[in-house]
Amino acid sequence: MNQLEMKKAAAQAALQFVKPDTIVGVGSGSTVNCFIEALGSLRHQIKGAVAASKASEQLLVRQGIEVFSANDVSGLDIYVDGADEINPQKMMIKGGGAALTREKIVASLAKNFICIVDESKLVDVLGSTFPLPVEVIPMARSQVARKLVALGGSPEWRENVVTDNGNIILDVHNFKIMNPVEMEKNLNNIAGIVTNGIFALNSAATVVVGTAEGTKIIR
Ligand SMILES: O=C(CO)[C@H](O)[C@H](O)COP(=O)(O)O
Repeated sequence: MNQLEMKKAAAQAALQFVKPDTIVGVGSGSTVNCFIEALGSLRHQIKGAVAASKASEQLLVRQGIEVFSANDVSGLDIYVDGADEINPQKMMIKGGGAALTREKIVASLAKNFICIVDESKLVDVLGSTFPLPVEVIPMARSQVARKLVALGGSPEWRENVVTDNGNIILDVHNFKIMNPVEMEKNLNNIAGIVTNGIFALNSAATVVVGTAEGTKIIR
């Protein structure tokens, strides 16, 4: 199985967590694109979806799934999204697609975060393979970058990328994230940072992993 097949298998297996007559929280990225395609087969059984990016919203509409605003719902049963890295405690780094802030907002509406990944995303320590994305207000770019350097990181401006919220992304290299909960809180206290890509305060409830040997579910 190649990586895309593993993503597709994880996305397909995640359908088992979708309950009838509910609104499903949907993240973004290539694995989620596979999930949205699979979710199309349940379009008549669900009420609709809340999307974490404009790109996902368009794909949901194309599948004939009604899209609700996060402002229109008071809670969601599940939120399904991919990750750039996930550790054994089901904490994640996200934001490779620059949608981290809206992903955190929609995820926080849901009772359960169902994370769908291929096996390449499993790590022991967050920050091992993937730089940490941080969404920053444009006018604060330089001062936030200096603060990230002072914390031991090497921030790199993701040029030509503007988030759905009109902000920029700094990808922070060389952070070994030994205490994800503390780091998530501390980074969010820096003026100018909108969100950082550590999802530790609200970690995943279930991980669906596409592997070469088949799909595994970690609860
Ligand atoms: O956080 C994300 C987007 O902001 C994605 O979930 C993450 O980048 C994983 O992407 P993919 O499924 O394409 O590997």
